[in-house]
Amino acid sequence: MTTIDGECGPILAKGGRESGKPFSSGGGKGSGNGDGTFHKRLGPIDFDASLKAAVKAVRHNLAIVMLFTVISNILVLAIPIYLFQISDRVLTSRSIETLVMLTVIIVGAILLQAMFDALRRFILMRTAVEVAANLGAPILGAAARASLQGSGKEYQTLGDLQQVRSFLVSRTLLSFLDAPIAPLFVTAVFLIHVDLGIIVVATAIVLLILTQINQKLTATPFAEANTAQVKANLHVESMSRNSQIINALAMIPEAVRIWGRDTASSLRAQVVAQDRNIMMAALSKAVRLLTQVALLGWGAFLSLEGQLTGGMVIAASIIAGRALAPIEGAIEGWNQYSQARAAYGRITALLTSSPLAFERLSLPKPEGRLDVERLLYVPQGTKRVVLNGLSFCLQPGDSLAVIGNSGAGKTTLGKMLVGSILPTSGSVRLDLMDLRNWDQRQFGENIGYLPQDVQLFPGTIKANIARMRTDIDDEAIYRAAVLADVHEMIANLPHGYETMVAADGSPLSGGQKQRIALARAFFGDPRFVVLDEPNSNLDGAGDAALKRALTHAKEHGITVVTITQRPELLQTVDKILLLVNGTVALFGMRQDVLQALSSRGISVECGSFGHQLQ
Ligand SMILES: Nc1ncnc2c1ncn2[C@@H]1O[C@H](COP(=O)(O)OP(=O)(O)OP(=O)(O)O)[C@@H](O)[C@H]1O
Repeated sequence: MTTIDGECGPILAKGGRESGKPFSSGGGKGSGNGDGTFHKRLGPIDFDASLKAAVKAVRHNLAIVMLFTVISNILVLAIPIYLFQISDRVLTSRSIETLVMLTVIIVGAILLQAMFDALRRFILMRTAVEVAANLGAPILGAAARASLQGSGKEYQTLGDLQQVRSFLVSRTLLSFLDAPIAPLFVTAVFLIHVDLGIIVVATAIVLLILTQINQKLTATPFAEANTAQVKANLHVESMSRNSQIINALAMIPEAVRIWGRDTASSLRAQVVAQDRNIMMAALSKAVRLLTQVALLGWGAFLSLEGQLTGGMVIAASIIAGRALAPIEGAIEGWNQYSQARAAYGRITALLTSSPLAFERLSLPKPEGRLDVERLLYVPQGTKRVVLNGLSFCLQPGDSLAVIGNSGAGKTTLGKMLVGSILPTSGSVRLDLMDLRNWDQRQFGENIGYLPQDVQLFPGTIKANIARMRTDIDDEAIYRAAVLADVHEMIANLPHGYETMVAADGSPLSGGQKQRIALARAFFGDPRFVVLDEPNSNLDGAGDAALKRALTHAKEHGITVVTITQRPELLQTVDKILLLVNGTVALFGMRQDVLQALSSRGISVECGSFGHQLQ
């Protein structure tokens, strides 16, 4: 059985932990210098192995459960046999001894049956836990990667795991397990009398037909209910992310209405599906009760004819009930089964198609050469050309400012340079290797990115700078803070590096958040850094610190691309790229581009110049 380890993720599990240790002082190892653990290669994540381990655990445990199910079902036969013996033997022979003996046997059989029934439930519960332990972390890892190209829906696959888990401990699965034993009970009824056997078989066929009809009637509304529920859940997530703006702008009624609309359509579809489900379940129950009537009635007629005894009739009725119960259980639980099956399908699709699972060649630490070739970007599902045939190249240690009017495509280019969106065609290469072919972990550890919309993770400042890693030295964090020129600012906070940051970034100001995120971008001695409007929230002191940070980066030979609307930063860069409507209008050494701009009558001396670059 799997050991449930809360810290064991798909990434850490492969090797991060053996070298892992909490933040410690000194040591000198750490990020970036190639001798620390930071750039240790982790290799592809074997999602297939996790999936196989989970399936193997389920198969193995189900085999044991099946054995207990057979034993438990055979022991259930003790009751009809007891009845049969009492009415046909004890009542006729009037033997107390026989009655006592039969009762002792039946009590033993019932206790054993209860024990085996409990055992199979224990095993199923542990199987469900094992599946969750094996697949939870891989699913979250694969979902995080897949959400890059998707809509965030991929995270709902964790809900799918919950669904599979619930199915594994459900009555429906027990009914499915009981079903293969049903022929044994049917045979027993046939042995009592062929006519009664035929009644049971006919009922089983009717119940199976009802199952099929039930499946057809409920599949569509249940699927609709599920889709609407997923939308409602996504909306709640976005509400929790934007709770401040929702409150500040008094948008609660609107936000709740959108959620209510999706929830209502989910509930409406569920009502339709459940109505049909309940109707079919009632119908199948009626069929089963009518079967009992038919069995008892025809049995009574046969006993009047002298072909059966009363005990045999009652025993046949009980055994028939056992034979038909799994079919009825399957009808009632069919929806749960089909949802669990669909959920499992989504889990396998996510895990088997994850790019994290594919082996990539481990490359030497990059130097920071960047080649952008004929980049074209047309967002999926649109005809809008956001980037059109962009080409440029940077040498290691170069610093470039990307300028352009609002909507020119600067942020999109920045995201593409760090691989967070993929081009429609063309390529971005770091040290000659296309970003798509870099080992994702190795690439991420060698680059830095400060997004336009800065978000910090709930945790301490040092954990945020260290990108939530726990296996690095404090020195690496300090070096990143010094490189980004934020050490002094952090030192002035009441708890310094230990200051806890909430999900909304409090207690830090917008500028402080931006500066911590700058340190995060410089963590791990990256060779290539993209900063998207790094001074949008900074004051004079912050601006000066940012300039010093860019100078430090230059001294360390880091290739830096800075997206900016403000002229101050242009003084610190080697090259400038002017983006106009997704194409390169100017690219070259700073002085040349500035001259070209001033010859067009564009001044970049003071204030924001974006509006002049139309
Ligand atoms: N996924 C997308 N679907 C449709 N349009 C998109 C998508 N991504 C970007 N765009 C469009 O591409 C254009 C460029 O966007 P981008 O955010 O890159 O501009 P920007 O130059 O960074 O602007 P700003 O300076 O205002 O941040 C915008 O008009 C935007 O609407």
